[in-house]
Amino acid sequence: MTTITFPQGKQFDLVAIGRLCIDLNANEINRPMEETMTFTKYVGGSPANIAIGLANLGLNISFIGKIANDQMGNFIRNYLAQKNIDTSNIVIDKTNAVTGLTFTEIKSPSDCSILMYRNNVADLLLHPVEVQEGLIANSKALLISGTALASSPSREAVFLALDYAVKHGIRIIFDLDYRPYTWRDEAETAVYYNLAAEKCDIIIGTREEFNMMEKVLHVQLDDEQTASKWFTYKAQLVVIKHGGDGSIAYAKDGSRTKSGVFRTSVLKSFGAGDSYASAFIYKLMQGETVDVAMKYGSASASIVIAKHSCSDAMPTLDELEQKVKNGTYET
Ligand SMILES: Nc1ncnc2c1ncn2[C@@H]1O[C@H](COP(=O)(O)OP(=O)(O)O)[C@@H](O)[C@H]1O
Ligand SMILES: O=C(O)C[C@@H](O)[C@H](O)C(=O)COP(=O)(O)O
Repeated sequence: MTTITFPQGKQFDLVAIGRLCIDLNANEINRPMEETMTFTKYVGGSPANIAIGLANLGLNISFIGKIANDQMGNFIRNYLAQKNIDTSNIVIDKTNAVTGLTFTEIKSPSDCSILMYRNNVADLLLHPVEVQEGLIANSKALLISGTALASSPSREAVFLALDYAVKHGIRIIFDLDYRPYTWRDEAETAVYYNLAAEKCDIIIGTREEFNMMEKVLHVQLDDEQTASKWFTYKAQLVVIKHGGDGSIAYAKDGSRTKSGVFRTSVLKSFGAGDSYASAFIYKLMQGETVDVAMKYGSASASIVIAKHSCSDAMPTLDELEQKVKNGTYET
């Protein structure tokens, strides 16, 4: 039964780096974006959602990022502070950059899409000199998201954060979080994703995201081959997600764990990955085995996809325990 160890005696359980954005989720569901008239505003951005999920479960979380110097930026910072997330390394942009927006379209529970407004966004302007080494040194784990690698200077900020994490011996978790928006082309994307993944202990992504990273090398790997490749670098654990079919985790010790899913009444499909990651990481950090962590990840996803928001819908520990106890886990 595989477990992952984390350094102890640190101020923060985890520090996340990357985008802090706004989700505008369609209120009128089961219709295309063209016919959607009203949206509800939530804090969004994959690493923000995961950080919020972890904070809800009771972990001590910090965030490294950059926000716009306006009401949207204030909204994001206030929301995180209200969730007891440390905002001391959330830098305010001084260049009139804006907050990234994600409009969501909910045509049906299984037919959802997102539309991102990502021009001149503050999150991609985080500069390497703004990343506080002390914060990373004082955390058990660093969470990075692939989207922050899309352009400079945020790309270099993430690579420096990775170097600090390696220097201080903390665990590095990479949620691939590939969004084609703001990337120039797939080859460039794959090059930077592969460079970052070489430094990470835990890599979490969908099969499609790993395919994107492998396509540039003109190879097509199956799940086991993908995981084996990363074990030749630093990875201890590679999790490959397959939507409603669950996920598979490969560990460097040779174990392979397949998760089930908690069937639920799906409202929208997005948010599954972020909620899965937060409960999965939480349980790993509690010293639980990979199969237990995957079960809690699946339970968390089933709660969030049944609700309207991603960040606001992240479960409390009590809700999560109830789901695991009373839900139907199909393996
Ligand atoms: N239709 C669904 N019903 C129940 N659980 C789901 C469903 N879709 C996804 N999940 C859960 O969420 C996890 C992550 O979903 P996935 O769609 O693979 O990630 P992402 O949102 O990053 O694309 C899955 O492994 C599964 O546990
Ligand atoms: O990551 C974003 O900027 C958008 C998210 O906040 C959004 O809610 C979403 O798409 C979540 O994605 P998923 O968890 O990978 O399904």
